[in-house]
This record gives sequence, C-alpha cells and structure tokens, in this order.
Amino acid sequence: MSATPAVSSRPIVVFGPSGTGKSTLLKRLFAEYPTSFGFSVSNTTRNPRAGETHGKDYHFLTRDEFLAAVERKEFIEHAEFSGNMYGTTVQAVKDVADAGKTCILDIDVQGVRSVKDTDLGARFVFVAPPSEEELEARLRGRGTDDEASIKKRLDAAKSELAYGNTEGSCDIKIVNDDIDAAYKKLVDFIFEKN
Ligand SMILES: Nc1ncnc2c1ncn2[C@@H]1O[C@H](COP(=O)(O)OP(=O)(O)OP(=O)(O)O)[C@@H](O)[C@H]1O
Repeated sequence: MSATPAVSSRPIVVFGPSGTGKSTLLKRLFAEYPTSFGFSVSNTTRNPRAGETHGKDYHFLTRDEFLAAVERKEFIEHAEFSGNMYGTTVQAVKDVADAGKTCILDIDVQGVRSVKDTDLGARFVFVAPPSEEELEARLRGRGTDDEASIKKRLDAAKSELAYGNTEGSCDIKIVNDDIDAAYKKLVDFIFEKN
C-alpha cells in the first residue's frame, strides 16, 4: 500500500455542468483518502433537524445574523431555497485547513468567481463532459431529475462550459470521458504529481 501524500492547505475548487461527474469523482477521492479531504460546514437559517449538531452539520444562524454576515462580505456564496438561506463562508473553508485537511469546494461559476476574490489561494478544476449529448445522456441516466429540471441543468451547462473554456478560468480541465482516466488526472493534479 502506498503512503498517503502530504495534505495541502490550499482548497480545491471543482466546478462544471451538472451531470458532468463531479460527485462521482469526489466520492472516489474521499473513499481512497478518507483523512485528507473535507467539505466546509455550511451556514443556514433553517431550523436544525433531530440529530443535527451546530458547527458539525451546519452553522445555524438567525436570519438577522445571516444577513449581517452577508453585509460583512463573509460569504463565498449564498442563496435562498424555499424560504431559508444557505451559504458558505470564507472562514468555514479556512476551518477545514486548520483541521489539517484540504477543503474541497463543489460550487457553481458564480462561486468560483467569488473564491477568486478571496485570500484562500484555491486551485481550480474544471470537469467537462465529453460532449453536450453525453451530458444529457448522463443526466437522464442518473434518473434523479424530471424533464423540467434536466432542461434547466442543460441550459445552465452552456454558460458553465463557456466559462470553463475561458483562458485562465481553471488550473486544469479534466474531460470526464473514461472515469478511471479522469480520476487519475484529478488525483495527480491534487497531489501535484504532474
Ligand atoms: N466517466 C463517466 N462515464 C459515464 N458515466 C459517468 C461518468 N462519470 C459520471 N457518470 C455518471 O453520470 C451521472 C452524473 O454524475 P454526477 O452525479 O457525479 O454529476 P455531478 O457533476 O456531480 O452533478 P451535480 O452537479 O448535479 O451534482 C451519474 O449517473 C454518474 O454515474
């Protein structure tokens, strides 16, 4: 068995259209290196559910606290879903590095732009589909979205692809054609083997 490579404090931002395979790649990464990586703890204004712990599952904030943190520009990204606010702060990402892990951020293009405006020193991975046809096939094959949601995701994919293909948007573009090859590229990039 090979030794686990040294952990970097620089966050890794993974972005790309919905259905391109980000979760699939990250699941494999976390399974292979269970102690090296972490996700940041999100903030939310929704009420805790049974068994959820403040600071572990979420940082639970009142709406006023949340809005004050937005005002202080503490958020990388935030959004409202069914009446509750959710978001990721710069501090939450730094907390992961302070715990000795590399923070992985799986975010959209707006979030990517926002991370670039911080002092996090992140590295950026654009996960691209082999083609738009294959992306559509994967979204359908996943079986988690209805027709309207698939249309919405494919629409959003166009601007995600355009951004990812822009010079300087990422440090590496990984075309997720063959999953094993794509995963190897991801690992080599993360551990700076190339
Ligand atoms: N290289 C690959 N070849 C074929 N199918 C793949 C490949 N990678 C992922 N898939 C499949 O494509 C579908 C979408 O993958 P996944 O859910 O990981 O995408 P995602 O980018 O995380 O999407 P979202 O942003 O919506 O969370 C899944 O059914 C997954 O099993």
